[in-house]
Amino acid sequence: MKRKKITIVGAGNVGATCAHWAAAKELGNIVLIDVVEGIPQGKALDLMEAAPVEGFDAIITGTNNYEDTRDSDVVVITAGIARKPGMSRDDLLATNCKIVQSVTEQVVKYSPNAYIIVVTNPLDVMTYVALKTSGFPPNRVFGMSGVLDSARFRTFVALELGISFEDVTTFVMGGHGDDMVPLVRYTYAGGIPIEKLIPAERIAAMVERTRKGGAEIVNYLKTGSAFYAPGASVVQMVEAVLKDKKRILPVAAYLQGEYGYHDIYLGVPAIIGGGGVEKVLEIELTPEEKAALDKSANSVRKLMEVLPQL
Ligand SMILES: NC(=O)C1=CN([C@@H]2O[C@H](COP(=O)(O)OP(=O)(O)OC[C@H]3O[C@@H](n4cnc5c(N)ncnc54)[C@H](O)[C@@H]3O)[C@@H](O)[C@H]2O)C=CC1
Ligand SMILES: O=C([O-])CC(=O)C(=O)O
Repeated sequence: MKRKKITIVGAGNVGATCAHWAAAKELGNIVLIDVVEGIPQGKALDLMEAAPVEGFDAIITGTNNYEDTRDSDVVVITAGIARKPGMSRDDLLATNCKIVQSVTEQVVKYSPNAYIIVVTNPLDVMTYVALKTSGFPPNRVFGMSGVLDSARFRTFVALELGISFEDVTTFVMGGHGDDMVPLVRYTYAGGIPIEKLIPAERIAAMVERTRKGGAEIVNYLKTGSAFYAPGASVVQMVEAVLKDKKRILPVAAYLQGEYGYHDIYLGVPAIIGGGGVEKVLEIELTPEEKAALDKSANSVRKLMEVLPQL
């Protein structure tokens, strides 16, 4: 069977970490592409030279030329600037909008059948920009946010209970911003609702920490933002597509009436498989949960309104 081809645009922290996880999982051959000369080439070669030690087989190519990305099955877009302390993801809008536009044009030219997974922030709006620029159907353009936000919430719950990280399941809905919506009611530890195990005020503190999870890392690092958990989260989505796993994952999906929203990207649970976003799952929400989701959607919508001026 021919190996799959994964292109990662942006060979910075998130891009290189995605390449690392994807190579370790033998998801396919990898092309790392960046505007900076030498960085993708150096990181790709260095990572490939780990193959004999780690025992994975993947050809990893670094390049500045989109010709090398031709006929990719999946393209991950991480190109753009990251925030520093004191900034919000929304402050990245003007710069990253232009980058995502130009990158998407090149991606489409060389890989007209690819699935595009957007990572660049502000995530929901950048995914919208990639959709509109690509002209691809919405099932082939989606964004990574919910897997990461849910992983953070899962981490905090597992630490609180002193149990395996694997045994906590949850999902976070809404935009990838401070008003994202961690769904406590759908959060379980070994199948037990966490509300039966953890006092309400401790849960509220973990919800708040999840919402600010990105900023917590930014404030430690000072020079940029998180990349290990983001890289792993992206690769889980890439794997779901390439192996047609039909995973239920929270992703930024294009909504056309689901949950009452139209023409917007928002984090929702969806079935991710060989057809990309195969189905958005509409679950029942309480009035409080829906109000929180509306608030988050309004934040995304406000940012989208700026797009025509950019
Ligand atoms: N959706 C999410 O949950 C997450 C999103 N992010 C976002 O991902 C983006 C990347 O973050 P990092 O990798 O940490 O930043 P970074 O600065 O380490 O890497 C970004 C790379 O993009 C490259 N680049 C810039 N313009 C380009 C272009 N036109 N074509 C190709 N490459 C280009 C840069 O040269 C740099 O190597 C940021 O916007 C960040 O906010 C980061 C973590 C999680
Ligand atoms: O916080 C940031 O700027 C990067 C990001 O999206 C995250 O780590 O959740």
